[in-house]
Amino acid sequence: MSEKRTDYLSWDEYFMGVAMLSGMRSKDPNTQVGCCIVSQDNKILSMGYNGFPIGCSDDEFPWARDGEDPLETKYVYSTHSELNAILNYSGGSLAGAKLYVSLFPCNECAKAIIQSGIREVIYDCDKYADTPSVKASKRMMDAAGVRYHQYHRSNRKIEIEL
Ligand SMILES: Nc1nc(=O)n([C@H]2C[C@H](O)[C@@H](COP(=O)(O)O)O2)cc1CO
Ligand SMILES: [Zn+2]
Repeated sequence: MSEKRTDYLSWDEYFMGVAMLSGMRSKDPNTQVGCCIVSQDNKILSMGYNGFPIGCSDDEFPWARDGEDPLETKYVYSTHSELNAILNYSGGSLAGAKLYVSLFPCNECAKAIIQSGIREVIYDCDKYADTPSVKASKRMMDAAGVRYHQYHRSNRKIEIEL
């Protein structure tokens, strides 16, 4: 008799995998971030990646990280993956949801996460942990009771032929 597969994706692999796949849509040459918001009963509610707002052309707005003129850097224009995922949701309330993201949320996204009622953040990379932005983010999420923990990598490699 044929048994059920045992090597299927875990929920965490599935949702972080979807977040990372979403990040592959990003045009940012330096950091691509992807996000997947999931209900308490493991249904995907929304996804997002970092990029410029609708109407702000990827070919006309700047992707530079630094420069004399802040208006010629990406930072004043890019919408983070987490905010995009929150704003992309059109189904009503995100109260009680979980958010998977490939990079720890900044302070501005933490505000949106808290205010939208998301209760748990599962992140992969935390490369900006030493910045005021991420420290403020953790302080706010701690105060608001939003739990956060790092994704445990399974190191499984997935190859998809498209
Ligand atoms: N949590 C995050 N989600 C994001 O979508 N981003 C975006 C903003 C920029 O487009 C890019 C960071 O660029 P860089 O400073 O590593 O070259 O990633 C950044 C963070 C970091 O807090
Ligand atoms: Zn952010």
